Amino acid sequence: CSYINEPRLVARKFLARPQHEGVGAVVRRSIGRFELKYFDPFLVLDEFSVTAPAGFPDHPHRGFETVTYMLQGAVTHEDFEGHKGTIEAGDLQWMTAGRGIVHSEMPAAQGTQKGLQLWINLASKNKMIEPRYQEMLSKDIAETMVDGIKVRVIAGEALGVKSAIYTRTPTMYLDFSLKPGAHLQQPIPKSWNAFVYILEGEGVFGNKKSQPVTSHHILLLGSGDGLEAWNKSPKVLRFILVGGEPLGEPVVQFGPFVMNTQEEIDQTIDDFENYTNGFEKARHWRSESAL
Ligand SMILES: Nc1ccc(F)c(C(=O)c2c[nH]c3ncc(Cl)cc23)c1F
Ligand SMILES: [Fe+3]
Repeated sequence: CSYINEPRLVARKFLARPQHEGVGAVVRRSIGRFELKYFDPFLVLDEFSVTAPAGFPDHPHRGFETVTYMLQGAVTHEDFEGHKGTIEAGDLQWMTAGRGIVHSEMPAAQGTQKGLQLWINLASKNKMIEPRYQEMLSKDIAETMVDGIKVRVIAGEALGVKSAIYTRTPTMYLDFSLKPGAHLQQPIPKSWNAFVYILEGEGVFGNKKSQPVTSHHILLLGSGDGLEAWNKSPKVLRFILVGGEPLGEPVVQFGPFVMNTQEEIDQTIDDFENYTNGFEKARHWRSESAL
């Protein structure tokens, strides 16, 4: 008997199409596009593809978190505090920008670097906290295999395995690979918003009679206490299941600044231009990658 009492059905489906971002980089933006500006608490989901010398040179963030999960190649990030690191395929960087970060994110290998970047909003009480990083190497990410289902637990818990990542905005972020014929039942807290983003292959989600969905599609899930998914194809199905507790607060966004009121955005722009309230070190810092 299934322990999902009220399976979530697919409420909306979008194909994420390539668009330009950064300097010469390409992203397939699903959350954050015109038709899906905000899916509380998520602001952006980018499936990025970048080949040197293109990249994401020096830019700021305030008021939210960025979660970068590498799928292929490597990206070096360096920030105005002197933090520098490289994440390779399978590695994760969970960056809490809080009151302010200025950093660059550039290709660190030959060829095309691919990955996902998710932007998670912070509650107003957390928007001005000190920045912090949680970085995990691929080998340290909790992973297990059950009945033809492999899961890498980026955040939250699945198939009896828990992530070590602390999620200030309560979030689950699960990377599933289903072998042909596998059937997944994954609980999701009823009050959370949740979506699926397909990376490889094709899968059936929600209603087992519905049409298979292919890569680069995002599926917004309706209400319920969990997700059911089936791989009825002869190839591996890989997708991420992401869920988060809605914040229910106003969102005022100006590019990489996300606050709750226009006044706070005006103040943020002033802070960034005058190097105050957390942007002090932006005055003299330039990344090594700055051309
Ligand atoms: N112009 C602009 C403005 C603000 C940004 F945050 C960015 C930016 O850095 C990214 C936006 N999508 C991303 N996907 C992956 C990676 Cl590694 C970086 C980004 C950017 F490019
Ligand atoms: Fe960034």
